[in-house]
Amino acid sequence: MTQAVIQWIGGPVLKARVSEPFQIHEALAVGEQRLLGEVIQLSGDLLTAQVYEDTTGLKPGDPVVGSGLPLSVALGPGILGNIFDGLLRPLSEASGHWFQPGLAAARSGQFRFEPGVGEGDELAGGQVFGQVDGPGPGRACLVPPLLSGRVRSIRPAGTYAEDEPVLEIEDAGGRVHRVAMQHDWPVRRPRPAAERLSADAPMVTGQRILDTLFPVARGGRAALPGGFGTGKTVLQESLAKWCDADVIVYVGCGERGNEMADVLDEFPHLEDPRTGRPLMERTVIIANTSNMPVAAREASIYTAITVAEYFRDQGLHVALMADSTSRWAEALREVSGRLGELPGESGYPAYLASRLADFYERASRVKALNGEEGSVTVIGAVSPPAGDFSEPVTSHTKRYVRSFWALDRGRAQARSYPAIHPLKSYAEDVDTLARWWQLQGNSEWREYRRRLLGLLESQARLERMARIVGKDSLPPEQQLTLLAADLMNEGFLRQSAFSEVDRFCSPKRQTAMLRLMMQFIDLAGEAVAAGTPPAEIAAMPILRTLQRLGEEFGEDDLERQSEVASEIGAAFNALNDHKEAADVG
Ligand SMILES: Nc1ncnc2c1ncn2[C@@H]1O[C@H](COP(=O)(O)OP(=O)(O)OP(=O)(O)O)[C@@H](O)[C@H]1O
Repeated sequence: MTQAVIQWIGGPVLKARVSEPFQIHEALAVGEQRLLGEVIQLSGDLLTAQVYEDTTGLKPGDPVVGSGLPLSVALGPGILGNIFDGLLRPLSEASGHWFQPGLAAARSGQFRFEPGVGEGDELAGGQVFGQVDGPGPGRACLVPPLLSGRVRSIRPAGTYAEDEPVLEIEDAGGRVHRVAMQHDWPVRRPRPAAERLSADAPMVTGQRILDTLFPVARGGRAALPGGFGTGKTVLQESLAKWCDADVIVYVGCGERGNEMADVLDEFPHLEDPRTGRPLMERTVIIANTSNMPVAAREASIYTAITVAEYFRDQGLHVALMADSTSRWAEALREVSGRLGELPGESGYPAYLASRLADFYERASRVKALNGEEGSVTVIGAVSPPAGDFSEPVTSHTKRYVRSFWALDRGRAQARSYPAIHPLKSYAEDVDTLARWWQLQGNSEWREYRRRLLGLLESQARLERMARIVGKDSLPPEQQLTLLAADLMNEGFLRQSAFSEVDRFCSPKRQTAMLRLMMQFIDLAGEAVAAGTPPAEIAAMPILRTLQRLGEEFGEDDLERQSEVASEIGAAFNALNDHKEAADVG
């Protein structure tokens, strides 16, 4: 083991003089207390390290010992359903501390193991060699990705500790490796896969404004920027509950300590709507509050994405939510400041952009080493100060995501939730995802989407004009455009996370709703062209039905909802008959 001696300490960072070689990103035991640290720079005979625990009490002259290994986390069956710190150490609520010091990942869970291979079998990295019992998905035991060879021995079915060897593999060179249900993987290195696959399907969120207007692909990446109180937390919780991912990884980079505590209190009580069981059974929470050492916050998003890749490699679809990447960037800024690095925009280090890229590029849809298909979809919340999207974290994030869900204060104040602004948001995989919608029986999806966005753009333009000339002075077609846009906002885009009926909307129901809205708008256009005043359209009772479609017709009412199409037809027939009679009169 290599040794160094501390020369200087500044908060979470230190410099130490080395007499033997260290590696960049090597894990360290720092000081007599053996605090966990990581080499972040090497220059001549000086190493710079960040320390993931409270450095109070450390002093120059204290020893630093290298582990010879990169900073890693232990990936195994004990992860799912639990809450960890930024380095995947269990958080103990009982101790009164969220943060438990110690170098080792102190997980000592026992699991019932069922072997899936036999002596003499050839195994490659990433293959499944057994299963553990337990609720939820993600129960496969994987051969570490870089190991392959012949099974020399495997333990019989039974209960073992997660870190106890249950398998012996002899590699091609005759070396024997002892493998446990869990294995270590360096957090800053993406886990390998057999093949990276391109986007082909959306991650269905059940939120109309996302699935219909701004979808994110499975294995894609989305940003959720929003100022204080615009609905980030509620939306992330809705996504966690309703999106069609198998596993949820939630990384909370502390806003204030009590907010993270809210998440920690709330999540364990959420019910999984698919199974009626606790949502935690398929969730992993990585929690960093602002009272934890800042360096652990920096590492936590890499830990989270490593965990997500581990489940992806079991053939699962994972949604990773990072809340909020702005706090993570602040940790980067603080560590950089301590090191005396030249500050860039708003004091962030110049490498902010490349670090964000490293994170988002690990979103992926892959054929795993064992041939299974899995994905990691990343959703990064951003909290721009004063809601200013031109600040560095938001603007750099924009470069790496393919879906941008801009939360808007105005819409939040109007209680038009989810408060995503349709004209400030975008999605880049629409052409690819149109094929998926077609397979769901909605070949008009792209056209509907184009029309809906066009309508909302016209609304913004016409509202500006109406403020000058007055709404009633606009030509009838333009008044109708405003009415149609209002209907889409009210009846389609608005969706309460707290409504029993409407908090989730399946693609099928979204399609049905969209068809009815478009049918109404088309018939209203014809009526106005034939001389019906827009005020008469606005007074039609069927319009009220459409405005409340989401709330009134749930997932089980699709048949009843299809009757609304005939009601719309009948309402316009009546309107036309009435008009003809009046014209004749
Ligand atoms: N999708 C939604 N449906 C219904 N109400 C919502 C929705 N989103 C937000 N709200 C309302 O807005 C309030 C604030 O939302 P939330 O706490 O998610 O904001 P935030 O952006 O996370 O705030 P912070 O900046 O403090 O993290 C909620 O308490 C709720 O009343």
